[in-house]
Amino acid sequence: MITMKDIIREGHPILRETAQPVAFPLSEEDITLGQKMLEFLENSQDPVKAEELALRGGVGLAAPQLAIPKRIIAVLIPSNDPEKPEPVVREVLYNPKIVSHSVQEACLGDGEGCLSVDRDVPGYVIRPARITVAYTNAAGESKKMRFKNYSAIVLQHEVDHLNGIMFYDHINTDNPFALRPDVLVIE
Ligand SMILES: Cc1nc(NNC(=O)[C@H](CC2CCCC2)CN(O)CO)c(F)c(N2CCN3CCOC[C@@H]3C2)n1
Ligand code: NI
Repeated sequence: MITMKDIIREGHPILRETAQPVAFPLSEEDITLGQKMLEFLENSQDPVKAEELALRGGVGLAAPQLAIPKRIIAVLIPSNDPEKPEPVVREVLYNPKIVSHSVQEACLGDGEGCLSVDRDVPGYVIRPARITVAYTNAAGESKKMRFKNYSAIVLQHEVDHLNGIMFYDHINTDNPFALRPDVLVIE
């Protein structure tokens, strides 16, 4: 299974590469990889397993973070409604592409972090608040899914990894917490 030792850290060249699209039909290898990426996220969100395996919590993971320059991401966004325990998003996306986005922007109030970055980089990472992503799922079906707010931020962080972009590339170096009035701050 995937653990922190499999995740490359900033400075590794693959994190700055553009990842390659995967071919269809998906190979067993690419299907298995997607499943293992989701399993990592599930383990990382399980307090007992995360402790046992010394995993940092994660809601998303991109194949380049495993030194695999392929356009594959996994996202596991837990529900925050105890009435509905089902995850908001639990998906492996092959060749994801942001096909449209809102003018309105948003950012996480706590800023962003990254499993490939072993340091805090303070500042707002301002991104479109709503996006539409076209992708292929593990069954080989073409999908189009809309994301907003927290989920949209997570998806964009992961798609950035496929294009060699790190979250801190977006932070305003002059004033990391500069905010235009219409930017939605997500707590
Ligand atoms: C926001 C958050 N980021 C966590 N980590 N960073 C990541 O996921 C990186 C990707 C995220 C960083 C900002 C946007 C995308 C990984 N990245 O580098 C992949 O490219 C968390 F772990 C986390 N949560 C909230 C939900 N909680 C449920 C219970 O388990 C703990 C978990 C903690 N929220
Ligand atoms: Ni990351």
